[in-house]
Amino acid sequence: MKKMGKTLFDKLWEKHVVSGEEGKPQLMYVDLHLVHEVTSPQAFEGLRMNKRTVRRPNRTFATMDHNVPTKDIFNIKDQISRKQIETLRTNCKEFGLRLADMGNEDQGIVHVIGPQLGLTQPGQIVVCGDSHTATHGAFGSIAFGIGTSEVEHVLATQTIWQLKPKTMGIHLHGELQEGVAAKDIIMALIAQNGVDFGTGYAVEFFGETLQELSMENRMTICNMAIEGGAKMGMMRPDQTTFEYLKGRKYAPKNMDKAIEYWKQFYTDDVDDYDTVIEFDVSTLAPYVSWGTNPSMAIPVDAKLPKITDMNVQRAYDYMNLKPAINATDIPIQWIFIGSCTNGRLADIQEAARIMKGHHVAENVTAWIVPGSRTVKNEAEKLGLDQIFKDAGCEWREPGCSACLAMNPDKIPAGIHCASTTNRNFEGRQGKDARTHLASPAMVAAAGIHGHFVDIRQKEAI
Ligand SMILES: CC(C)[C@H](C(=O)O)[C@@H](O)C(=O)O
Ligand code: SF4
Repeated sequence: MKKMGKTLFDKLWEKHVVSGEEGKPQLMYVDLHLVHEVTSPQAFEGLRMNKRTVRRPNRTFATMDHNVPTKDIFNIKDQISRKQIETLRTNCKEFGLRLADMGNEDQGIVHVIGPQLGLTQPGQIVVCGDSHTATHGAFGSIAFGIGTSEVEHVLATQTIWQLKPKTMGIHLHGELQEGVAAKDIIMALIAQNGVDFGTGYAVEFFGETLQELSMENRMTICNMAIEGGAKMGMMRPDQTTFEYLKGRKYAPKNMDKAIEYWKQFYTDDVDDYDTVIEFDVSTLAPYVSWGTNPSMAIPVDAKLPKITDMNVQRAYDYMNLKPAINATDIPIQWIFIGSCTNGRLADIQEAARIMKGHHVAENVTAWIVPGSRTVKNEAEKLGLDQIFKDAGCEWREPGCSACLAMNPDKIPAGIHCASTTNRNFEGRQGKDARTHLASPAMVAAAGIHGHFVDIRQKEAI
């Protein structure tokens, strides 16, 4: 079919081109630059060396997340971690940038606080030196991760060079069964299409299913677009988006005017995408990962797959698992609930709903790590911390925590950890730790039982 109209992505792109022609890298204006301590030190150093300033301090917002200890937050023992945190603090002061420092009410995982503060808005280009920047695309923006030299470029110029990618539409249709979450949609998509189906594409999720999903759920899906190879995942902004943003700290004061502007951002026709994937969510079961990349995942009522190549063999060796066992027989000794994939209030509430009145299995250690201080405070106001503590879980301070082992929160070697995060690579959660990705409710239920259960069956919980 011939393209008659424009996609959401095309419209967003057009609005941001500063110079250059299609087919070659174009200079794009950046509306929001989020900064964290890991990928920014050399960028600031570069500015200093070249005697440059930050071009738009009011379009830049920094926070600390990866290195933050989630127990004793002001006591960072690791030298490198402490240095990164202190360096960001000094840099923000020197260059006049807003910083949500440790202990500050706005501090948290960069992809949790951007939306929470209303910094992330429809119609923007959002960048950050972090691959999961795709999360912000849930608001109808082009959002993608950049490298440290690009961080320096954006700080200095508020622009970035980009080659326009092709567009892929993912049509989500059907209704989710009870017990099946947004996390399962994206895990299933990756399991069925591989870790690189989105490579070279700007992916837009669209369709009836999305209209029913909350912003939190939408963010979970866009967050993991990168695990399917797409640098960016996005969704059309709608009433749910506008309602979410109303009243947030940095949301526009004149919402009516803003909404009028935002409403122009949608795809005209399905034929306008370069390629389309149809995806029926109504038959999906909850998914769990068994291997060492996010595509090595299966429905919870399935058996682990055959060994088809060396990668599969290697994954089995690392995970100490075998083909043909039931997914529900994977032993779980640790659970982790948190991260920019599933560390928002709605995720914590979902886990608490399952955990309420239960206790984690005797051999299970459980860490609950809110994605931001605000999430933590709000959860405590609802008494969720007490539900977790009564269930034998640790209720910790906000940060990236055991999503990746860059702080004291590490999963011990050999331990199987059910985790609400997005990556299950070798060593991701600690040396020789074994990660199993799943939704918040599935992880909570696995903690109670010491193995995965199919939460669609009421008696399973
Ligand atoms: C440390 C950072 C650069 C990294 C990323 O880019 O995603 C991290 O957040 C991750 O999740 O692996
Ligand atoms: S929570 Fe995990 S995935 Fe998200 S930014 Fe932190 S380390 Fe990366």
